[in-house]
Amino acid sequence: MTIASLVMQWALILVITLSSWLYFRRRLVNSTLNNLPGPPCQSFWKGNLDQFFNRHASEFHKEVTQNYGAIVKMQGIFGKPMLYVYDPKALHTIVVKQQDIFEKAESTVRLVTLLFGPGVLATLGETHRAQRKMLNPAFSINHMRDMLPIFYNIVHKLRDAIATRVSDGPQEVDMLGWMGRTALELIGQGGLGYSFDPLVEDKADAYGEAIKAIIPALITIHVFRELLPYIGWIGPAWFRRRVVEVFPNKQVQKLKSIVDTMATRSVEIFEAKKAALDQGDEVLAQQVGEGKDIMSLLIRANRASSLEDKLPEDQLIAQMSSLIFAGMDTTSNALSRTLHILAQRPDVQERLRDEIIEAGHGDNISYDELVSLPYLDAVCRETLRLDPTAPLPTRQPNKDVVLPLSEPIRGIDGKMMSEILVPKGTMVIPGVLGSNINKTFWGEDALEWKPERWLFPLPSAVTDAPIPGVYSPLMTFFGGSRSCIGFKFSQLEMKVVLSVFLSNFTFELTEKPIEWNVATVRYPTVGKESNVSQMPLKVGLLKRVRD
Ligand code: HEM
Repeated sequence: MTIASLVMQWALILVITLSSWLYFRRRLVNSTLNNLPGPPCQSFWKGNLDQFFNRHASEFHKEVTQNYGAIVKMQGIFGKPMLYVYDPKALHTIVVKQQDIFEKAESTVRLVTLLFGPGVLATLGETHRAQRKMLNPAFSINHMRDMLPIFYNIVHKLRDAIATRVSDGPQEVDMLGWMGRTALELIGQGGLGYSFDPLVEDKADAYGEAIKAIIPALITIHVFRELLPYIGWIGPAWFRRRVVEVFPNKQVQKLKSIVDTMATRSVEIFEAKKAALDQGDEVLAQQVGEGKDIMSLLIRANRASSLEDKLPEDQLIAQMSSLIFAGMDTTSNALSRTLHILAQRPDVQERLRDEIIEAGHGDNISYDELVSLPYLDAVCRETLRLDPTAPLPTRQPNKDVVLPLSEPIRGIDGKMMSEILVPKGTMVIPGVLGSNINKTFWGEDALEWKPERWLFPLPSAVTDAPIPGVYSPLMTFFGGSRSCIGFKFSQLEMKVVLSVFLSNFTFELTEKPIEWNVATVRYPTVGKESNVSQMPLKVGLLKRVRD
């Protein structure tokens, strides 16, 4: 036996002994959590992690949300307890009341800071509050109204691009690809006052491509990714940079180049924007976004604010990549899911088309009318209820904390519990899907896609429950001070795209099976095994408009 294999054997024995000790210690110390019901785990090492954070986990998520009550215990690495919570009072505590305790995990914050800088996705506490205060007015209804013409302009280009491709008869079109390009252009023009993609020819923009490449790049460096957040602890910035520069791994170098591109391009766009603002309204009106984009508003608001409210420039610049990253895949996948359902349900597609055409052929329907079309709103809400696009937010209490429950629950030992002590560092998953499909509130048909439910008053059990979602009563856009800042922006995008599309095109399924995968942002593939995110639909020109 060589020395190397001897060392390996001893290392293995050490790891097994240590992990067994950790496992049994956790089982004894966290007795309250261990008394909670939950699914059995598949692996001694990884607990339920692979079952839950797996792209094919849809069925497991249903099991977790339906079979164990509103607070479910699962296990993470080496038996570390992990909670899935959709009891409304407990959710309210996590998301609103004690949100300073239930923060994002430190490792997540470090990783997001490395990628985008100190923007709204990465900061905590007072810095985060100050950024939200400055950003909120740019996402107000009044500002959404101003942005509507920009949205129509982009979506009409999209309509023309697709119309050219299907002019000779219905064709298979990858609608996810087009929704991705459109969402990037909408957040580009509406958010940054910058055009990534004129939607005319297939021309890639380096900044847009860099942001699209982040998730695939992070997946390929799975192991190093765990180390990335800790790079921040090693020595001064120049040293850390040098370590990354000489790191002998192609994928790490790719991520470095992505981060560099985002950093360089966001600074260039920011400087150009400041220069245009300095030259006054006339110059600004000639720019993409006409000076009405979110970044122009933010720079103006920052200049006008008092010294103590002013944000440093690096924080303003960091908002740019943060907003594009947060706003692009989410809306494009939500729109794709809606189109997929409409292709499965021609009856709903027809009824929705009638409502839209009656309101004005999807060509520049006014803001007030568009946002209040009842069936369009019902279709969007029902899709986002049953298929929340970002179903996996996680939190980690930064100290031991008591989680009160709306209803007492029975522990495994038969005793009733009306609150749970959650130890510092426990991974807590606020149950976005669990809350949206809770049969106690929504009724026995909670798992069915029924847009009609939104055309009547919702059950009082739903409206009376303290569900803390900003898109009430749904948790899809989260809640509290870390709720999705872009939810009105995203709703407007969805409604503009759907109104223009349904008054111009028909959508049908193809022979290819579409599978929806679980991820930070859910995405479709053709079949279960494919790694390529796409969603082919058969798209045709709508005859009754064209004839
Ligand atoms: C269907 C579309 C969308 C869905 C389902 C969605 C969902 C969410 C969720 C669940 C969170 C909370 C995540 C967490 O804290 O762990 C969030 C945060 C956020 N979203 Fe969205 N989002 C969507 C579209 C957008 C758009 C279009 C934008 C930008 C224009 C945007 C910007 C943000 C930002 C900046 C945050 C971080 C807020 C903070 O931490 O203060 N989102 N979103």
